[in-house]
Amino acid sequence: MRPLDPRLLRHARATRTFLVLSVALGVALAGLVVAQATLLASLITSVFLDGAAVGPAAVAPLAVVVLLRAAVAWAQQVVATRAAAAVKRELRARLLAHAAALGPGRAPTSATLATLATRGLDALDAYFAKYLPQLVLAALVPVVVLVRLAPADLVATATVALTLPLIPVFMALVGLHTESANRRQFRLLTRLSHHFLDVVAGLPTLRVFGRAKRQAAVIAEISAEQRRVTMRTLRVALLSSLVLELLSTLSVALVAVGIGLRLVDGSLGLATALLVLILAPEAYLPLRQVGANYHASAEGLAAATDVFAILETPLPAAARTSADAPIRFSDVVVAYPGRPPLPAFSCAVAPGELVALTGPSGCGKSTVLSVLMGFVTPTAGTVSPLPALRDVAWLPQRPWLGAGTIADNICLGAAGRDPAAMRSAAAQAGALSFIEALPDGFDTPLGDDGAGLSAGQRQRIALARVFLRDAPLVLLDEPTAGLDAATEAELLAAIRAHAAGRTVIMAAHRPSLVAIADRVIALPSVTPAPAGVAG
Ligand SMILES: Nc1ncnc2c1ncn2[C@@H]1O[C@H](COP(=O)(O)OP(=O)(O)OP(=O)(O)O)[C@@H](O)[C@H]1O
Repeated sequence: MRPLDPRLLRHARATRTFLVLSVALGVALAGLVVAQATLLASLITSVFLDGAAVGPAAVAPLAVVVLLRAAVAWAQQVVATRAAAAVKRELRARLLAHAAALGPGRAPTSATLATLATRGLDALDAYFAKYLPQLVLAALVPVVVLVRLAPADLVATATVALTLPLIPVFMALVGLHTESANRRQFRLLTRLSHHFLDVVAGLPTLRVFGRAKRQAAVIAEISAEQRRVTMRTLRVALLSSLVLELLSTLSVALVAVGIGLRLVDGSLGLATALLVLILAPEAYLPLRQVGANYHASAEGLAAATDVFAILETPLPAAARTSADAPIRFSDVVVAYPGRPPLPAFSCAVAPGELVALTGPSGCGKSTVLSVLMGFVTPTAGTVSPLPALRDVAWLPQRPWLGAGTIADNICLGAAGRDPAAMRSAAAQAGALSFIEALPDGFDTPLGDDGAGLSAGQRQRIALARVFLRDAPLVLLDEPTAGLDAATEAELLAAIRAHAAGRTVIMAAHRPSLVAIADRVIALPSVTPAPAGVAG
């Protein structure tokens, strides 16, 4: 793990301002450290050797420096905390925008995104508030201290200069070990979140089939593993702090012994000896702090590294729609990971056509629609032109409804909210009568994924959403699934009417749905892999 990942500067601009401010405050702090030591050494010397009185005039400069040092340290904390908040805000916004632009198939799963955007990025607080300011000080303070010590005492300067590099060397050795431990800890946390979300979503099914207790045991196992890895990481953190403390204490002791011996034989003055004794620990302090705070910040950096990997995943090629050009699939082959490739597919859909894609279950009808929306990238062949998503209205096989009102869900893809247009779209989709029968009508709140409606009602709301969105390309995946014959007949007429002046591509099983199409495109069926041949 690099102490400062350059990608942080690239993806979170707030880091740059923070670093500039940190360096300015660090320079001020280093100057104040040296001033404080110099003033303190000369005050003690004048009191002990010259018998000077400790009056307000003698102590005032020292008091001012101490107060200034406290003010700079406070400013550092404020700047760091604000920077952490700004960087997290920036990275979260970019992460979510990029994941949305990547679309399904390319973006990470929702559990990974949720863990990264919340707990993962929150761990950057420690990195900004504790680690980075100390890193800046670690680069500045030792240099300033050595420059001040050199003219006063060369032997002590040489001792400090020779022992200082040992701390970063040990830190690097410890860091090599910590990085993998932290990545493992974060991976386990993500797995735990994945599993937990899955289990909560499937709890009714798991309970009915008597597997709920087993899942609780699996979650307990993963949690225990995560606890073990966390404890291991903490052990390394505590041990490495001990090593660094020991190293710097021994180094300061080495300087102190040299000073003591030379004080005794009279080759060193008290003022110089005091200056060296006060300044030497200050040279080691920021390096020790960097080491101590490294572990607290490593989790945030591990999460940030994952965020950068997502941000650097290239977006699919910019799509364009030309409403008057046919959409051509030329020898398109899709191979899902771990599955045999689907048979090559070629066809052309003319503008204004209503086309039904048919074929046995699993032959790739939904996949053709996903390829068209850029959610799935073919391993061979081309689709041209790939439509821009703003020109597409889509009814997936399992329509998604969000937590919100029925009106929110119908108007999801519409440019504005026109109550008359919404009612008419609901009427076209055969949804108006059941919506109006609800006490709150269009303002009825729905739970997650449309909870509170039957499957057929959900289907009709999703269809109303498609009708309301005035898109030139309409993709429908089994639009009449789950509906009774009378409702289906109404919807077929509505789809036919909506298709006027639009290109409509439907994945269709039911003969009644196939019957309304201008043209039927039968997909090649998948031939089973010969026995013994892995997919
Ligand atoms: N995300 C995925 N990962 C792996 N395999 C997938 C994925 N999505 C689809 N498949 C596989 O690709 C094949 C085609 O799936 P697809 O959903 O396109 O078929 P379909 O013709 O729409 O089926 P149905 O009529 O049952 O809806 C199936 O064998 C399926 O298992």
